[in-house]
Amino acid sequence: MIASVLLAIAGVGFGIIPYLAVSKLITRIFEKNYTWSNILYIALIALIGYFGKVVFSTLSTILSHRSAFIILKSIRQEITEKLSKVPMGYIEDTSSGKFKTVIVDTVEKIELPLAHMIPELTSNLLIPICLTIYFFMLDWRLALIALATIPIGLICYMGMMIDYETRYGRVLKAGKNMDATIVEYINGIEVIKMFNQSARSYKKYIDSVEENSKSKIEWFKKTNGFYIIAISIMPTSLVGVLPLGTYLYMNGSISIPVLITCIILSMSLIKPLIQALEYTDSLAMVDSTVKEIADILQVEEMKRPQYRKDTKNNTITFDNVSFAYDEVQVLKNISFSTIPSGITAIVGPSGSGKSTIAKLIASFWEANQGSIKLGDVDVKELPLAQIMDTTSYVSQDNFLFNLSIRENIRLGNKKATDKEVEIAAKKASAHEFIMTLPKGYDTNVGDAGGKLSGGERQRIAIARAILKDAPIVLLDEATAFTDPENENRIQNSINQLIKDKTLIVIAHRLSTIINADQIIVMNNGQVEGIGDHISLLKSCKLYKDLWEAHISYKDSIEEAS
Ligand SMILES: Nc1ncnc2c1ncn2[C@@H]1O[C@H](COP(=O)(O)OP(=O)(O)OP(=O)(O)O)[C@@H](O)[C@H]1O
Repeated sequence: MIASVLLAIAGVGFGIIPYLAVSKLITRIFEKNYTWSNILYIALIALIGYFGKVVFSTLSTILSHRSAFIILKSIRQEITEKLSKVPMGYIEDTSSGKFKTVIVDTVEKIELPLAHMIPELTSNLLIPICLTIYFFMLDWRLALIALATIPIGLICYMGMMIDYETRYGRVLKAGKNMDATIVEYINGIEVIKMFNQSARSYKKYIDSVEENSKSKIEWFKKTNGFYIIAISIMPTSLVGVLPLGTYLYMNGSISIPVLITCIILSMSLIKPLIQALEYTDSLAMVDSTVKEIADILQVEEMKRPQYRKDTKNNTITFDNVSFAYDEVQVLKNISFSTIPSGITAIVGPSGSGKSTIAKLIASFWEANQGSIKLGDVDVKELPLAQIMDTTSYVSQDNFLFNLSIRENIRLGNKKATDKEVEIAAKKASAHEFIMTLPKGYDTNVGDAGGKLSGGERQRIAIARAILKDAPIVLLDEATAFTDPENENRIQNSINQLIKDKTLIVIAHRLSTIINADQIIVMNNGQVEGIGDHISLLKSCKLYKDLWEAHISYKDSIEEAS
C-alpha cells in the first residue's frame, strides 16, 4: 500500500508537468519568443508528463488493488478462524445472515476505498495543493478569488456531515437487517410454503425491506440538498477569475500569458478537490465497516492452551458442574464419570439438560462452575483441537455440506482414501442407498443435505464419525426416522460406530439403552439417579415413570400398526 501511495505521488508529479508546459508555451507565444523546435520540445515534455501520470497512477492502482485483495482475504480468514474459537453461544445468538453479510458484503465494501481512496485521495489532494502554490506565485489576487468558492462548498459539505454517522449508520443497519431476514426467509421457506404464506405476508421481511428503503430515502433527503449546492458552487471559480483577471490585465497589472494560465489553473483546480470530497461517503462507510468487523474480532475467545497434554485415559468426569446459557441455570451441580469403553446413557424429560451435557463435553461452551475432565486433565487445560480429535459428536440434525457424499463423509478424516470412505459408508449401512443414486458417492447432497431423507442424512453423519475414529462418541439419538426398517439400519450403523469406544448417548427411546453400562437420569438440570436399567427401575421413580410411559407408547404404536 505504501508503494502504491508513492507511485500515486509520482503520478501527481508527472500530472503537474503538462500544466507548467502549457503555461510556458503561452508565455513564449505571447512574448514572440519561440521557434517550432521550442514548441515541439515543450509539447514533448507535456506529453511525457501526461504519459508519466498515466503509467504511475495505473501502477499505483494495480498495486493498491492487489494489496486490497490481500487485506480482504486475510480479514475474511481472520473472521472465520475467530468463529471457530468463540463459544457456540455467540454463534447461536447471531443470525447466520448477519455473519454472511459481514464476511461477504461488509468486507467487500472496504475494497473500493482501499484500492481507490488511498492513491486517488493522495493525488486529488496533492494536485490542487501544488497548483495553488503555483497560482499564488503567478498572481495572489486571482488565486484568492479562484479559491473563494471552496469555503462555500466546504460549508455545504459540513452541513451534509451533521449527524452523518448516525444517519448513515441507520442505512447500514437497515441493509444488514434486510440481508439477515432474507437469509432466514430462504432457510425457512419450507415452513412459509407449508403455512401458505408468501414473502409479502412474512411481516419481518416486509418490515426490513421497508426500513431499508425508508432509511435510504431519509438519508438521501437530508444530504442531497447540501451535496447539490456544494458541487454547483465549487466549480464556479471562473465567475470571479474572469472579471478580475480582465480588469487586472486592462490596468496593466498582469500580462495576457499570466491571465490565460490563471484561467486554465482555476478550471483545473476544483475538479480533483470535488472528487476528494466525494470520498467522505467512503470514509464514513470505512469507519462503520471497520467497527463492525472489529466487533466480531474482539469477541472473547474460549481460552485454551496451544499444546496437547497426555490425559492418561478417555474417561469424562463431571465434578459439580453448573451451567447457564444466559441467566437461567440449566445444569446444577452435576457429577458423574463415564464408563471406559462402555455405554453411558443420559435420559430425562425434554429440556432437562441432556444435550447441554453433550455440548459441554464437546467444549462448545465452558462450564460456569465445577470441572469437566478428560482423563485426569481439566478440559480447560486442553487445546480445542485435542478435544475435537478425541470426540465425535453425532447430533440429531447432522448438517451436510452442499458437496458430494464422498466429500461429506471425508470431513471425518481428510486424509482418508476413497476405499476408506466406502468402508466407513458400508459400516454405517449407507453404501447400499448411495449406490442407487445417479452418481453414487459423487452425488451432490444439496443445501444442508436437502436431497437426502432424514435417515439417510443420519447414516452419512455416522459414516463420517466412523471415519473419524475418535475414542469418545457423543450420540444425540434421533427421535425421528423411527420406522422399524430405518431404526434397524441406524442401530446397526451405531453399533459399528461405537465398537471399542466410550459412548455417551442421549436417549429418547429407552428401549435402545436398557443394556447400557450406566444410565444417568436428568431432571430439571440435576442428576436424579445413576445406575443400570434394573437398579434404576427399583430406585428412581422418575426413571420408572419414563420407562412405563415409553412401554405404553410403544404398545400403542404396535397395536395401531
Ligand atoms: N442455545 C441456547 N440458549 C439458551 N437456552 C438454551 C439453549 N439451548 C438450550 N437451552 C435451554 O436449556 C434447557 C436444556 O436444553 P437441552 O437441549 O439441554 O435439553 P434436553 O434435555 O436435551 O431436551 P430435549 O430432550 O428436548 O432435546 C432448555 O430449557 C432449553 O430451552
